[in-house]
Amino acid sequence: EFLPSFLPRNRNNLEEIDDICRNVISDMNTWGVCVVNNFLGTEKGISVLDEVLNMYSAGMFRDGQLVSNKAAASDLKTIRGDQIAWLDGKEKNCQNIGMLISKVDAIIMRANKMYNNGKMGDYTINGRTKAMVACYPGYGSHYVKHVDNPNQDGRCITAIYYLNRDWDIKQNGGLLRIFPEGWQDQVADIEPLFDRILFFWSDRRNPHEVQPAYKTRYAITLWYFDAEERNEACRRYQRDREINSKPGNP
Ligand SMILES: O=C(O)CCC(=O)Nc1cc2ccccc2cn1
Ligand SMILES: [Mn+2]
Repeated sequence: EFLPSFLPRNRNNLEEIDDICRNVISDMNTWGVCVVNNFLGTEKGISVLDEVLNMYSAGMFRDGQLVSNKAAASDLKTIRGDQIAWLDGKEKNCQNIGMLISKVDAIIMRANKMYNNGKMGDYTINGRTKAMVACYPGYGSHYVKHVDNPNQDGRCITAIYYLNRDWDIKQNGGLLRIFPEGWQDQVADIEPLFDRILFFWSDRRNPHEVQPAYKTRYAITLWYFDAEERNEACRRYQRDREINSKPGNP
């Protein structure tokens, strides 16, 4: 259900898309991680940020994962992790978020075509999740080290767009640290800077964590599906449901 990505016809958008695609393809195939700065430009970036801020103040975010810090489990002190909202970008007052999503779609689809006619890595990308808008309230909220897609659920590329203006990593924390497989003990430290987009393989190659943030930290994430892995995951899910729904299975 790949949403049609409308691209304004003036040349420079297509040239720009091609340039970004070349970077994404080479970095993803060399490092499995790719960072692009100034993705939308300041004005458009701010229009996306304003829509997210309006959503947040309209109370559209739901509590994400609870991170109860074990040591203090007795007094049930839980540091609230991220708060999230899922969007397809066609909701009202979200047209700039919709424009961001279309641009990321255009890049991923084009990279898919440019590289090995229709394959990036060995993937054939044919769809994606909705956009997950996440907010880390700034009192030490964090995200524990994890893999986005540890068990072949079909997601192959994670794309994260950051919205945080004047972010000072020393004061504000909130660093994304990726531990890429095969980089030995090297890590990729990504600051969640305004108008920056990050791509990385979603599977076990890229465990990552968000370190405690001390200022409200916003990001928009899209996960892209590999056709084959997604179909297999859906078949497996359907089989499990049938097996579990048979009489005699508790
Ligand atoms: O904001 C960042 O820099 C990355 C945060 C992050 O990894 N978020 C995240 C959020 C998730 C929410 C539900 C299921 C899986 C998830 C995996 N990752
Ligand atoms: Mn993640």
